[in-house]
Amino acid sequence: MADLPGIVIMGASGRMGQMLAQTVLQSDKARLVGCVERPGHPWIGRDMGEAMGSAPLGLCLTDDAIAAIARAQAVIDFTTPEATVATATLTAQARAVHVIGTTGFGPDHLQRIKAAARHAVIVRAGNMSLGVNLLVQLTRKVAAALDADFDIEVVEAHHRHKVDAPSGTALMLGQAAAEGRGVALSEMSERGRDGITGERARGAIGFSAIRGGDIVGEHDVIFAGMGERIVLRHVATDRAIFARGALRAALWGQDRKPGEYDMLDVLGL
Ligand SMILES: NC(=O)C1=CN([C@@H]2O[C@H](COP(=O)(O)OP(=O)(O)OC[C@H]3O[C@@H](n4cnc5c(N)ncnc54)[C@H](O)[C@@H]3O)[C@@H](O)[C@H]2O)C=CC1
Ligand SMILES: O=C(O)C1=N[C@H](C(=O)O)C[C@H](O)C1
Repeated sequence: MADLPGIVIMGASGRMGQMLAQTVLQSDKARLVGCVERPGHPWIGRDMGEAMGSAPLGLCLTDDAIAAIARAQAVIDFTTPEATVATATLTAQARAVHVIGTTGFGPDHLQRIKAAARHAVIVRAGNMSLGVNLLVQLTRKVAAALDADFDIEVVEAHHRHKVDAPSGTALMLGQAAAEGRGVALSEMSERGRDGITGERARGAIGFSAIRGGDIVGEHDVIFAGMGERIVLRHVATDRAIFARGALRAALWGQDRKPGEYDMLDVLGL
């Protein structure tokens, strides 16, 4: 048991944090060695099991990320961009695998993650599920087969608490579409239409976001042509799919060379 990779969860009280804790606890391939929350969080000092409403685990939530990460072979991090970038420095120092599920990064955050990946294994993906990563590959393939007579639109829907848009998944899908078409997403992306927008630009890749209720995560990639339309769709109904993917990435990352990887690497897609 003590030989199994030790996992620390950042943002342990969150929607994903709790799902991750349960997934690691149920696994016979890893052990939960730390649960970290932000300073001032009301769960700090409480037993993680009790805080989640179940039996005590003998593991208390802490805000001491450095001490927790020192015990870890892998850190699974679904938090915020600022928290994740700070954690990347710590995981690089500790040489622990850093699995990043957080979304909403800006260019500066991404640069800092890239720098940390010179010293540590980082697996980062806006979506850790098998289904979405398959959808990424399908999107790339369909986009490569069609020309700009087919308008590409990425539509995503999430719960009311989500703070970033477009979702990380939508951006992965848009990036795959752009790659399939051989264009730069930064030059073709069209977001936030409102008012008299003018006609759609030929070749644009459009994004729109729906927010409401408890929607776990839904993504459509629409290829709309004249007289026909292809729709590639993924619907997540359970956050366990993301947690399973993240744990798989943490195990896959053990003994890899430092670098920044994604779920396509982990899944061999
Ligand atoms: N890549 C994927 O497959 C998925 C990614 N996500 C992303 O994961 C992130 C988190 O999502 P949720 O769990 O729904 O959010 P959430 O808000 O429920 O959880 C985030 C947690 O991080 C904690 N946190 C913030 N700063 C921290 C710090 N400095 N140290 C430790 N903990 C800190 C917060 O207190 C909170 O408990 C979002 O960016 C979301 O888009 C969510 C689901 C799947
Ligand atoms: O915030 C969420 O909930 C999710 N975020 C990820 C994203 O931004 O795509 C993945 C999933 O869709 C759920």
